[in-house]
Amino acid sequence: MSNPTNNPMLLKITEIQGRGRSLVSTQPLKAGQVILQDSPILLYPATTPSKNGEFSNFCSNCFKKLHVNSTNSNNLNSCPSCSYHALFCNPNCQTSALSGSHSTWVCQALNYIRYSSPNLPFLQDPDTQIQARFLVSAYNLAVTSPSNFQLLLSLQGEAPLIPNPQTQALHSFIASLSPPQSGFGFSPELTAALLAKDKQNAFGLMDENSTDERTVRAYGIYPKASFFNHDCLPNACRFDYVDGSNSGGSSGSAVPDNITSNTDIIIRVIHDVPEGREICLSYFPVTWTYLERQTRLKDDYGFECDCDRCKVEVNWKEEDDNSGTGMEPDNDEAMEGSDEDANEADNDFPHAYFFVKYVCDRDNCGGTLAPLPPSQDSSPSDVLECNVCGRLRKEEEDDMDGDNGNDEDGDMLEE
Ligand SMILES: C[S@@+](CC[C@H](N)C(=O)[O-])C[C@H]1O[C@@H](n2cnc3c(N)ncnc32)[C@H](O)[C@@H]1O
Repeated sequence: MSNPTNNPMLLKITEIQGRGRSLVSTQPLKAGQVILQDSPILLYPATTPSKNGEFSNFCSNCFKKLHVNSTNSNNLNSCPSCSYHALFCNPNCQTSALSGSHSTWVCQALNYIRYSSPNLPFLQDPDTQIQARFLVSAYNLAVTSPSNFQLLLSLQGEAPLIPNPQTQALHSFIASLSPPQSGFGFSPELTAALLAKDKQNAFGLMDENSTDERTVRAYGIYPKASFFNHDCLPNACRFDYVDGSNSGGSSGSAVPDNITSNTDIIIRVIHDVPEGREICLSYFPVTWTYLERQTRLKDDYGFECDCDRCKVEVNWKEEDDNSGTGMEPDNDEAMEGSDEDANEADNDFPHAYFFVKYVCDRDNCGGTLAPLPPSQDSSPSDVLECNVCGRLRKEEEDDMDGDNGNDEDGDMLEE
């Protein structure tokens, strides 16, 4: 198998028993180092314009935020035949989408999903609508880029032998939209396989709305990044810069120079990693409780996590596991107390340091922080970037030496 990363010196694919294909460091990695940059083979919208006549808030090709109002909507580039109200941020996106991701069939199919969902009971669930939009994009990809469709099918994700009723209903719905003929055929089994690939491999590109709530604007399939396994205390995290800044964030300062497209993602290591270590991401916010994590991993990814953090938290009492921060109040207090208390806290909560240093403390964020890339001479950066809200935090020297820190240790560089 060819190396999936664009820096073959840093990572290699290794088969690890019980985990499948895994990415392992081939040399020591420095905190903040970019280990992968990846482009999507498929992007599809997470939301749909909600009211009749309302335009999409995002470019329907690159998902950059559009500031649409009744006075400027006529000046934006639109799809000539679109009642889905797709808009594009520039003529290049328009041209590229009309011959690819927003083909005439996609345009009609998205429009149908949008307007028929109130009348079709099974399509009223927003998650089912997302699956329907994914299937439209995937069956379109089979025609516009057979090699990328093949790549999608090669990703991890097994469908049940017999498609379940929900999949059958989605398949019949897509069949009613007359999908374009491709060399891959069209069957309930293929639909089930596609849904399994999407569930296990899609990355969400986030958006921040006016109430500071973070929602997903689009989902993407990134074939190289799909080889990262999960760990509840990851040693790497993913950044995207869809609007020219970290998603949802106001800063443009941390956008890497070599990013080629606004829909690329990059993966950076959170702290130094020795050679031969598996590199893992967290598939969801690290602030989720043990129960939330195990449930998601079992339901969507089909495995039980026995990472170091889960081995500790499995012994926690239920009431200790419901703070939503991963940090239980008892241990928080213990950390400020005597050495004895601190030792006890270490045993019960050895990952406290990770939470203090690498989890964003902005309200409702829960993003993961990674240092900016090291400088040319490999000196580490003392500025950490949140991969959800985009805030940059300067780390004080003395927080680096394991004192468990507190909020006063870091200066926020921006509001
Ligand atoms: C995005 S893929 C990761 C790459 C995958 N291992 C492969 O072979 O292509 C997600 C799948 O990897 C496996 N996986 C990821 N993290 C795991 C872990 N911590 N333990 C066991 N299996 C894991 C699960 O099968 C999961 O559905």
